[in-house]
Amino acid sequence: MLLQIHPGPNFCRRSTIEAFARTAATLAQSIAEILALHLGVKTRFFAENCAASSSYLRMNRYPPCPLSSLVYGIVPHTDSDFLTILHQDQIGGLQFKKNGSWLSLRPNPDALIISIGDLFQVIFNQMELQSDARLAYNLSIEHRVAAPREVERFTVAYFYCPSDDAVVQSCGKPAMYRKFSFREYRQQIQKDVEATGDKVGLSRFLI
Ligand SMILES: O=C(O)CCC(=O)C(=O)O
Ligand SMILES: [Fe+2]
Repeated sequence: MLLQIHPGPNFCRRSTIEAFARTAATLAQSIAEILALHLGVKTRFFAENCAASSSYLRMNRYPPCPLSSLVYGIVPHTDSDFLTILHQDQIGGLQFKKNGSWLSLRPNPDALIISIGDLFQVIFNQMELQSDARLAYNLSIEHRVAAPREVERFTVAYFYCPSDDAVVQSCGKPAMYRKFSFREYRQQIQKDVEATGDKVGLSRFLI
């Protein structure tokens, strides 16, 4: 059902958006629980802390831009959530940073893009830290969107987030990040964006 929804002007019907959000919520919780199982984190953490009302959906519209080589559709960033589920049309433009280079993701009509956000990186860090600290820091992968040149592009992103009071902490010791509430994380981002124009993000919480 999820993949029969086509992002674009016709997506904007309330019942369609709600159906997408419900399906994405169920999928996000299942994926989070599977990842948590591998880390020894209590799987019920997600059911208890990520109510449907704390996650959100964003519909992105990228109009064609004659100066596409000079501007971004979305500037480089990481997502400030546990997981992002992205449904995109066939135009393309999403790029991920890998080993310092930007790689384009070829659209696939049969696939959703699921990426790990900042909060899962905090939970994960301990396990990854033991084998490769640099990899641990990069789990929440930096991405950006190239502006389309000729054809409008639409995407729908579901951001799987906890409630403001939920406390996020690394599993295992020593923790790489100090524990923080999601409210604290969002407020720090807002402060940093206002002061510097940049999110800064997890490095603020490194121990
Ligand atoms: O539209 C896309 O391809 C990505 C959107 C995105 O990264 C975001 O909304 O955070
Ligand atoms: Fe993003």
